[in-house]
Amino acid sequence: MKDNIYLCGFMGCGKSTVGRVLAQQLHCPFIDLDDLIVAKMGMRIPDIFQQKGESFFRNLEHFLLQDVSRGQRGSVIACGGGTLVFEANAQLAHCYGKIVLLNVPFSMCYDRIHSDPNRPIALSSTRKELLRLYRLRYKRYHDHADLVIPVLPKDTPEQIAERIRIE
Ligand SMILES: Nc1ncnc2c1ncn2[C@@H]1O[C@H](COP(=O)(O)OP(=O)(O)O)[C@@H](O)[C@H]1O
Ligand SMILES: O=C(O)C1=C[C@@H](OP(=O)(O)O)[C@@H](O)[C@H](O)C1
Ligand SMILES: [Mg+2]
Repeated sequence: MKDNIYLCGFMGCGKSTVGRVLAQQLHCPFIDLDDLIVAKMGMRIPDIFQQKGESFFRNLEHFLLQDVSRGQRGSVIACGGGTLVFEANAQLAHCYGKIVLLNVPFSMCYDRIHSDPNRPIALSSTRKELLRLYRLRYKRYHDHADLVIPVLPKDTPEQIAERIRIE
């Protein structure tokens, strides 16, 4: 596998979980962009948002996506939920691989994220605000995705990863 696989979708859709399993199945490296950000800063994501601001986070996210895309071939990369909303990031991902969208209903994402202290955007938003963000973002994700994988509540990470592999 020469190209990278960039997993995309709303917070809580399973990018990090499915990405890890997919990389195991493919015997290839797995990179979680959020983990890279945390390692680079030595800070948790909520602290980066609070102390440095979201635009600082977005700049670092872009820089690290660029760095990892240029340095890695044939890897599975779990993006953050905001990464592929930005045109420059989507262009980078297209240049170095394929974008795979996990199409997960809002209620499933919401149930997983609404009380998670590690997701500052989810924590500071109401359900209605998150639904609005979900709708806006899925339009962008769909514009950029090379492959869309519909996910149902009963689907295990292994089954989702398997489906990505055979597509
Ligand atoms: N297919 C799945 N079935 C059950 N739970 C899942 C599945 N995918 C993810 N999860 C759970 O949902 C939560 C969010 O998943 P995560 O991979 O962190 O999403 P993302 O990286 O897209 O924000 C985690 O607690 C994870 O264990
Ligand atoms: O949707 C977003 O803007 C974000 C999603 C998070 O990643 P997950 O989608 O893995 O939760 C993380 O990058 C940060 O909290 C911002
Ligand atoms: Mg994640």
